[in-house]
Amino acid sequence: MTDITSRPSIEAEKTPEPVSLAKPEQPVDQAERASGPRRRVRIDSLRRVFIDVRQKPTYRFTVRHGAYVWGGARILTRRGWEARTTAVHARMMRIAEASGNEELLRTWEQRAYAYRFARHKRRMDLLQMAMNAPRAMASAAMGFGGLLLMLGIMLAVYNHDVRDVLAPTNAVIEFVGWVAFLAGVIWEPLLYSLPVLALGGAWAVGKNQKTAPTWALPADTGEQGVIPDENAILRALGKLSIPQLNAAIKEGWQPRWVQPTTRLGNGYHTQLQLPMGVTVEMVNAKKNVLAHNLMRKPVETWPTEPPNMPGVLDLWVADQGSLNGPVPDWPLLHEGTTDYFKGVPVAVSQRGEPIIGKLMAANWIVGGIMGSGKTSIVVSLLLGAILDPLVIAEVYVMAANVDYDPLRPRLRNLVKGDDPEELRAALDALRGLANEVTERGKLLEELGGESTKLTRELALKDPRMRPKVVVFDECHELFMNKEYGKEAAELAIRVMKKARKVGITLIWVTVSPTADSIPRDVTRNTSHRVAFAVGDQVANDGLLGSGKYKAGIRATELVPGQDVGTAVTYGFTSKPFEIIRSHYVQRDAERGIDEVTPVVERAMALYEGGPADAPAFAPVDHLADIAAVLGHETKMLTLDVLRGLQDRNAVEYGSWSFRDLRSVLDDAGHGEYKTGGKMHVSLDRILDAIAAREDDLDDEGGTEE
Ligand SMILES: Nc1ncnc2c1ncn2[C@@H]1O[C@H](COP(=O)(O)OP(=O)(O)OP(=O)(O)O)[C@@H](O)[C@H]1O
Repeated sequence: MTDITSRPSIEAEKTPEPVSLAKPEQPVDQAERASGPRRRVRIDSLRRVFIDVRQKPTYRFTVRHGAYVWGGARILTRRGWEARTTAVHARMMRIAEASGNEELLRTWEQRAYAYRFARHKRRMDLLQMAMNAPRAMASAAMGFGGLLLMLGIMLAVYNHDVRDVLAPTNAVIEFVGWVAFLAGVIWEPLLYSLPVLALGGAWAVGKNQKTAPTWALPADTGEQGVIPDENAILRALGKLSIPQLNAAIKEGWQPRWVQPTTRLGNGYHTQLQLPMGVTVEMVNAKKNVLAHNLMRKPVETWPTEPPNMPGVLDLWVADQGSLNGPVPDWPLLHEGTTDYFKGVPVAVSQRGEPIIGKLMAANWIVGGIMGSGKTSIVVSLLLGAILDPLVIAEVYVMAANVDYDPLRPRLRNLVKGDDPEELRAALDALRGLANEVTERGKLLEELGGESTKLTRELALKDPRMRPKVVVFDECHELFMNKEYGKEAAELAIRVMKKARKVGITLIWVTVSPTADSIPRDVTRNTSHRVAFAVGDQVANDGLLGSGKYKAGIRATELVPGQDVGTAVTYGFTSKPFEIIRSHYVQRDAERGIDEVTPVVERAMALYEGGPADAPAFAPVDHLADIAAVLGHETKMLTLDVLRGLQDRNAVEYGSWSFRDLRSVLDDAGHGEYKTGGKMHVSLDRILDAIAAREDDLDDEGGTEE
């Protein structure tokens, strides 16, 4: 058909066609058909030109920098406008109104009112100043002129030359002339460079805020993270595959933003009300997907439910990689002392704020898999504690471990090992503590007056009230021991309940924080809970408290070997949880690094040069003390010996009971010694035991040689 019309045949020319009155259709069709594809071709090629041209570096460079200047100027204008008006207040009020948050709305209304009031006052002050200015300037000029004249007169009198009367005035006029000359020189270049400076400023702001189109931005900005603002959060929530949430979104659910997204530390914080049928727990069950949707690692995404806001999703999203940067040095590494009653620095929060580990009225539990950083944080805590010369520190490690060895000079007790004697020593320590808390409680009543808990003044007043920090590392060994476990658990709970007010801090460290290995009541009564990387939900809740895993407070997110020194904690701040990154006081024998020993040396110097009534730091010799109490008495009632010991060294024996004395006597081979049916201590037997011990020591020395 097309051929016939386009190339009319010779016959057709010869035989005229019958004339038709109908509208010829064919050419119109053809035109339409021809224009369709052609237009499409034109749009395609146009689009291609646009897309292709974007690939050209010069074009992208020009657009990028142009957009920086334009965007920067826009931002600066907006900032200027917002700074001088109530635009921000109005915007925040609109957000608060849209989200139905009346409290926030009222707050912003009040702020807007206060702002307007202050602005009005400022303007009125300015107006007043402008009105008063001529008079003030005139009187200032007159005063200044008079002063110059007076100076001139004094000069003239002094120099006996009347021409000096005007000398100061002339000098000032000359100075003003110079200033005017300088201003004249500078003014012109300044005037010309002003637009360039303004453009540069706008460009810098635009570049900082990345105001260029995405395709024009340099490919390697490393800026792959999204800001988890309201839109991003909604998008991320919508892709969690939670049917109830999806249904709500489909029905047009608009969340109530309890707290719009704001910058908080190294991350962003948002709170929103979830729709009906969707719990925070359900969101938490999909935490990994949520983290992925927000382009974060699970450990950087923290959806929780605030304790007093049921149904509200509190979302804190850390900046990408904010867990990877180095932690600053321990603040007390090179200098400084501490106060037990104020706490010591142990870590920084994920937001970069310092975390102070409380010691007074606090008990700690520290757990995590092997090599996650448990001992290191406890060592920092202990180092901090001993930088207070008042503190008595003891460590019981129920494993072969050299981590605490450098602290030995300043520790009153360092027991290491998991043999029955070491476990017994730890149990004895708990028994001693159980008596000590009672004794201290009584003393507090006597000495404390109004004070319901130990204070520094009281601790200074009475050596029996010195604050004490006791570490039980690998404590599951003790609690799981068939012979001692039950008693240890009972004692631990008893001590912890009373220790708060009397200045005793217990620190439990374990690799296995389960209900079998740590009694529930020990965890329950612990104020500071530190969970480094743990293997599962049981260990997580064993450390942080039951239900924490479901609530999204999970140390299981920490990657072993990668997040060493990072822990999820409870009790450090008023927040439901806190991620901390502990300071690390390094000690690595292989690499010849030892930062611990110098701190211990400082602590020793402090301790020895400390208050006059500080107990002398020497290992206590129980037998020698008993002998000293007996003096020249050949025998003495055990009860009197105990009292004598307590008078002699209150710190050491203040908490001793009859059982402790009995155990020392048994170990020394003193045996039962009764007169008149009452238990006595015999001087001869004690002296024999001391002599035998010294013989043993001599023998040991001989063998070594
Ligand atoms: N805060 C930290 N920063 C950097 N590295 C750390 C930190 N804490 C610990 N480490 C590294 O991890 C190693 C193991 O730490 P640590 O001994 O404290 O772990 P742990 O949990 O007590 O292990 P284990 O249960 O085996 O005793 C340390 O030797 C150190 O190299």
